[in-house]
Amino acid sequence: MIFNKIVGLFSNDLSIDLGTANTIVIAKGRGIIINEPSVVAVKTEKYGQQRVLAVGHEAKEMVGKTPGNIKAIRPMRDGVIADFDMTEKMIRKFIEKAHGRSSLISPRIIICVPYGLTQVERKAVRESALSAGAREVFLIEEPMAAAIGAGVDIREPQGNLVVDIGGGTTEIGVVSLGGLVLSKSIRTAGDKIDQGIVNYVRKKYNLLIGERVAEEIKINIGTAVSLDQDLTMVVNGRDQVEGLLSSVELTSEDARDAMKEPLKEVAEALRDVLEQMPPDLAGDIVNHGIILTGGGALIRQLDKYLSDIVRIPVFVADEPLLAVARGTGRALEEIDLLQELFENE
Ligand SMILES: Nc1ncnc2c1ncn2[C@@H]1O[C@H](COP(=O)(O)OP(=O)(O)OP(=O)(O)O)[C@@H](O)[C@H]1O
Repeated sequence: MIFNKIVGLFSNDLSIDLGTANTIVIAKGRGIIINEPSVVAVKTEKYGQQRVLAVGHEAKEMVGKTPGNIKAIRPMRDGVIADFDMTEKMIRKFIEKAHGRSSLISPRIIICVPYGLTQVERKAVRESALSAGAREVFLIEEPMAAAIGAGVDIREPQGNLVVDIGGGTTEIGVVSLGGLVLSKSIRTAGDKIDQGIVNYVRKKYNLLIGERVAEEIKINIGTAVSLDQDLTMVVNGRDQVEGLLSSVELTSEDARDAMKEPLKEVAEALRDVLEQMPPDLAGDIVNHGIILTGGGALIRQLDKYLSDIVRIPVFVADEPLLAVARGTGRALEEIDLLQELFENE
């Protein structure tokens, strides 16, 4: 213990929110030092080896625009590690970037992972961090980190329900007394919503658009409930019939229609969790309401949409995109106290 404290004074412990869309790294005492897309650009060399050219923003800029031998990869998709090797390389690059050669002793690292990861995937994440120079690695699950980040005192004997809508997964968790009492993870979140928009625009307007444009539509005019005044956006793509470049003007009603199915899936998952709620905690949830975190919480009127369905107040956390990262960072501040929360196999 004393040894750990002395070592802690000299090391530069890190927390990493390893999201399918964004990775956020916080250094103890320094706040957020990296907030970049979870994207890796690789080049295939002569003999088939793959060399990492860039990670994060620089790599995302390359998505869909790269020549044949350079690929921009999102190694984590739908909340799972779709490409082990690339995930490892990405974690390593981010750790190198964050840690540099600034400290004498290698860092302890807390990594926040989606709730649904398998043991094999957990091991892969842990090993990537160890091989990138971590001294010790702890994993914390997303619903727990989201709750801490949304300001919930997770050690209180009182239930809190958090819905974290990220890029790949929506994680619903009920936390009480430092533990996850109930949780559910579905692979419907931002990416599926974007895909829904791509499909809708193709079917209704015969226009082919990419995922990045779909994401812009979601962010600029997307809404879960009809708005009093429609928002509009002109979108460019390729006409499916004529093959020529073309554009259409979309309204927020188009976006709502396009996003309807995935949002319904989120509402159904929430309803499932409420149906399994232990009666002793139900009262707490009714009194405190449901907290939304993750980038998906920023969808217009999502709080109203969900609360109309489950008939419980729903609130959006402050800076929902950062809630999981901040929760992981806060756990890092109290790493010695909270060790029992982490898996450290
Ligand atoms: N203003 C906004 N309105 C709607 N969606 C948004 C907005 N800003 C970001 N998003 C969406 O939020 C998602 C990313 O959220 P977040 O960073 O919380 O996910 P993640 O932690 O990387 O993913 P996961 O939790 O699945 O691992 C993306 O799908 C992005 O398009």
